[in-house]
Amino acid sequence: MSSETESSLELSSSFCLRIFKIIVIGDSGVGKTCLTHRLWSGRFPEKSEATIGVDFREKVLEVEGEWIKIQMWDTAGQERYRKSMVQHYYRGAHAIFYVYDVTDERSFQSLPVWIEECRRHSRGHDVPSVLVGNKCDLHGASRVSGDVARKFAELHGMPFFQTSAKNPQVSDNPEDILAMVAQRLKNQKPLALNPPLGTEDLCAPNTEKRGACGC
Ligand SMILES: Nc1nc2c(ncn2[C@@H]2O[C@H](COP(=O)(O)OP(=O)(O)OP(=O)(O)O)[C@@H](O)[C@H]2O)c(=O)[nH]1
Repeated sequence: MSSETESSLELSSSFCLRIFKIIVIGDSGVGKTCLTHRLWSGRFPEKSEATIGVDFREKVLEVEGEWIKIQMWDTAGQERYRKSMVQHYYRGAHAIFYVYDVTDERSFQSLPVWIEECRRHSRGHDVPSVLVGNKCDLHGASRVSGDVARKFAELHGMPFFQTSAKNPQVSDNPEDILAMVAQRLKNQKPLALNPPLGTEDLCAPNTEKRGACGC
């Protein structure tokens, strides 16, 4: 067990933490797994395979003097690996990272489909979202225009970031994006905005974690 996970569990058991579920959504291959890996381990994974179903990670962050727990759900982009899981992804989600690949126009064109899927599953709740263009380190490759993406984000009421899981120095740092989202979630008290059912379901992936949610 990593020291980060250990200290996270210690904090969970000794404090009554608010828990926030963030889901990472987007086409297969845009870099969702690499981004979450970067956020959780500070590294870019050498090998990344298609996600099957969902990968679930959590960590405890201090935001303006309050410890909160962030659960990040790295979802499968491929239809065949996600279809039985879709409603679990969205249930109780407090925030969504919509990710596209800045070198892959199709992944940007798919965004309305992902947004529509979220609307269908979030039962009328307005889930705070951010738009993240990944793979900004790939210079020279044909790119989705940042201006077009920014306008799209504005239209949908989302902050917009361009980043690179591989080389965060060239762009917005993924950790800063997560810090901004965590701060926004903390200040909006989203647990009160979502139905109690969602809060219960945050515990579903791992019964060991149920104690941390029970307060
Ligand atoms: N150059 C570059 N490559 C990246 C970056 N992020 C991811 N990749 C590469 O893109 C490929 C797909 O990355 P994943 O993180 O597995 O993509 P995913 O969106 O999780 O894919 P699914 O699990 O199928 O939904 C891998 O070969 C990664 O090495 C990045 O920031 N820059």
